Amino acid sequence: MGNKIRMTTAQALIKFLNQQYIHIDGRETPFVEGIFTIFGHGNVLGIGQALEQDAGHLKVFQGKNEQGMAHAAIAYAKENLRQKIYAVSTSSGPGSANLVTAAGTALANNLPVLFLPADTFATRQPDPVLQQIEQEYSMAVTTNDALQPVSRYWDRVTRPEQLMSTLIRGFEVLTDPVKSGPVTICISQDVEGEAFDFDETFFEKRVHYVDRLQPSERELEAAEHLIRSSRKPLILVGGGVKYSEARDEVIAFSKKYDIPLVETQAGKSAVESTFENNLGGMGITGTLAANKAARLADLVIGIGTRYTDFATSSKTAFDFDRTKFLNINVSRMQAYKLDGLQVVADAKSALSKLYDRLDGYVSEFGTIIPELQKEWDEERSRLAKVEFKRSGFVPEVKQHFTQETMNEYADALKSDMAQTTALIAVNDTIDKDSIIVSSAGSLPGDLQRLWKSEVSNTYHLEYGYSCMGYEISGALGIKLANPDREVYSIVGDGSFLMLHSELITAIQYHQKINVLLFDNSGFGCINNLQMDHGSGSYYCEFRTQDNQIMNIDYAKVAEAYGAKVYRANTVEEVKAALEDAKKQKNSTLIEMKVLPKTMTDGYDSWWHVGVAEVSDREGIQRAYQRKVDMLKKSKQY
Ligand SMILES: Cc1ncc(C[n+]2csc(CCOP(=O)(O)OP(=O)(O)O)c2C)c(N)n1
Ligand SMILES: O=C1C[C@@H](O)[C@H](O)[C@@H](O)C1=O
Ligand SMILES: [Mg+2]
Repeated sequence: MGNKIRMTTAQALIKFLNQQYIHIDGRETPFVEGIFTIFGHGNVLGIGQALEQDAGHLKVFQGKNEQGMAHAAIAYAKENLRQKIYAVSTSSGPGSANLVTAAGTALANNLPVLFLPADTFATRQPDPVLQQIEQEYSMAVTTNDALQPVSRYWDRVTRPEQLMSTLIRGFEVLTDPVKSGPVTICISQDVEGEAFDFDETFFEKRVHYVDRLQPSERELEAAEHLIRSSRKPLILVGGGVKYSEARDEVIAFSKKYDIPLVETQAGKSAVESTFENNLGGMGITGTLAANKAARLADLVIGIGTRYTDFATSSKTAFDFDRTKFLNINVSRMQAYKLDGLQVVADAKSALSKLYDRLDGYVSEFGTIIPELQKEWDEERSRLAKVEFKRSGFVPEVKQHFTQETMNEYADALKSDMAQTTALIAVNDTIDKDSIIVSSAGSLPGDLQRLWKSEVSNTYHLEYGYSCMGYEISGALGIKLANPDREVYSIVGDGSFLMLHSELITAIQYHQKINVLLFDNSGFGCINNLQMDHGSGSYYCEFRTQDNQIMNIDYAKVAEAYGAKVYRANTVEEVKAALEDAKKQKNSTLIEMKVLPKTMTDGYDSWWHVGVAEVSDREGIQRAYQRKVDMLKKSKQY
């Protein structure tokens, strides 16, 4: 059976990674760009040795935290529209456990990433090896089993020859738009170094063809009929529009039939905010324009969306008695949602085929579209110039903090700046083709409502898992994917504290990122959530034991790492800092102290969260009653 090459499992793995290509729309490109590593005893002598010997074209980066480097890899794949990935190699035990959160992020967002956590010894000779958990009920269980529920494909390699079939399975999953997600291949640390005579054919160039899934005639006919019988259809742009590269088709379709569009967090910026029919973000953190349009709609054309609670305001955003759904999605599972008509197909292909079929049709939205836009533009302009006052100040999030508490924050943080005003100043100042990234806290809401993306694909939100700590690690992955653009990480103080280690990796490898830190000294959005539902302010503000508001010098922290830093507490200072930061070659951090409760709020949406059914507090009782009332108006499934 042909020629054999004798090499270790890890050497074979690295050689194989170098030979994977993806073929989409006639373009053929290498699929694996590189590998992030943190070496420990589980991988340094196996994968580490193989990389040192011959990494091939793979770029190698040393991460600082496994979750952080994995998030960088995930963001890289998202930027590359799932057509290029990084692998992530960790040691066993705690190194691999640190991947669990990131695997959840990749899974919830359908993003491909190859995880290579080391595993305990296949021979079991040294057991318990350092960091082995040693479960009483089974020797076969290791930390890596915790990755099973958060992986799209998971396997354990305990013999060198298993590598061949597992890698072929893994790459089939990684390159499939329907199954796309984290692939976890755990290799026993002794097996990484074991040699085997691999068939030469295993290392031949392998091309993974991704053909666009075409809609059937039946689906097209049904979709045409549904749209023709609708008076006010609305397009909901999901992340699938980006991955399908369907921007032009969405714009053409919307224009021709005068159908307004609204966006999910994942879909935002697939079509520029300046497009004439774009009403912006939809749902819990949506614009008033989008949420009003959703109530008027009698048909929602959901393209590449998972219909998460944030997009549908926990299934209360629409009049479900009247509104129908047409779901265009490569995933059958997603297409089934909200009892929609299923068009299981690639968005670009489906829209271009529908384009000609509706000749003569036009929606009845007409002048409602510019009217809604005008109303929202005025609201945005108001939010751009919020001025704090020492008395009689009414913040966006109302009736939580007294004026006295607001003044206490202004004194402690030495700032009068409102979050919305600072954020819009950033939007107005940075280059239009820069890429912004965010994921958790109150900023995603402000961004979905207020951020104007004037260049396509410049808004990168991880809101499938909304994982604190993705903001800075993600920025590194985005920079690797876009070396010629400025990248801005838009991050709260809570997320910064949770995970910012890859800022150091960015500095180390001269991958310039700009961290825009909005410090309101607390877990602001969760504080809003608890107080909105009748609770007090409980363990969400950053106060010392003697109740003093903490004012942490984050700029000093970043300066110590080697970043160029700025402290900006007025709009003028923010703009000046951003202008100077553009000139820097090194990573930067702009620390902005912003007042709590000055983020956006409301706009005709509702979020279904668990509220205590029994409590002595009137506010909690009211919140519970509101939940009961809202659930009566919601769709049950
Ligand atoms: C890893 C992780 N843990 C917990 C949460 C829950 N959570 C969401 S936002 C948030 C607080 C965010 O604080 P900060 O970054 O300061 O943003 P702010 O809301 O103050 O703007 C928390 C704890 C989360 N999303 N991710
Ligand atoms: O619980 C949460 C509330 C959201 O407002 C926030 O953006 C998100 O990060 C979260 O986890
Ligand atoms: Mg905060």
